[in-house]
Amino acid sequence: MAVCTVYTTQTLNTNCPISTPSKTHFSFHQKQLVFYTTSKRTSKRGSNYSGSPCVITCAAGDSQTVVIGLAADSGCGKSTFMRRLTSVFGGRAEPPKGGNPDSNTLISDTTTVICLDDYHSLDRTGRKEKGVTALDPRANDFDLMYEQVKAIKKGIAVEKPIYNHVTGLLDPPELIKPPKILVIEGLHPM
Ligand SMILES: Nc1ncnc2c1ncn2[C@@H]1O[C@H](COP(=O)(O)OP(=O)(O)OP(=O)(O)O)[C@@H](O)[C@H]1O
Ligand SMILES: O=C(CO)[C@H](O)[C@H](O)COP(=O)(O)O
Repeated sequence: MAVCTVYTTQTLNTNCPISTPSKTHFSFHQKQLVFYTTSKRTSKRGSNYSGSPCVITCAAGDSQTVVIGLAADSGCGKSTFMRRLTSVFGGRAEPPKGGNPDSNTLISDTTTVICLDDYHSLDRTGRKEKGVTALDPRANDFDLMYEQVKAIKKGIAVEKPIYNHVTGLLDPPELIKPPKILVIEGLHPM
């Protein structure tokens, strides 16, 4: 799995002063996913800096899907952050058209965001009966999650299960086709 880590510009290049970007861009260049900014920068000494833009790259093989993992506890703002990020990547993120209205998946032009809650192996009642929380490995099918993310990365579509947050039940699966960028967000993406 290729995990795209966002470093500070200082971490990447100590000659590159920290800035508040006026615009953030995103493109595919050769085999890399590239984030870069085009703002004028102000150096620590206050003078304007207009050197090469700071570039953050994430490599993937030919036609492979770049996988970004976003880990955080429930209610931390993962979905909100991902909606913002997918809009930077291009296009509005929406649930799969004509699919389960309670799907947790968001699809935009380049990006598919899947919620790892969909890999709960126990529904709400099952967790209650067993006395485990959604964080517990016994409540999640990590093997299926691993196999499906690996398959998508290889360009193979998968039938991903759906955990329905409205009913607390495990719904029939939905088809996930390999996107350019796959974001896996949830409690245990790493
Ligand atoms: N940066 C923020 N500052 C303040 N509130 C925020 C911020 N980001 C998200 N929220 C609010 O926090 C709540 C939870 O956000 P969100 O649904 O994105 O979290 P989540 O991590 O995806 O949750 P869950 O794990 O339950 O799906 C929402 O009401 C949202 O509006
Ligand atoms: O969002 C969550 C974890 O990321 C939920 O806490 C988890 O999926 C349990 O679901 P529910 O609240 O429907 O019982």
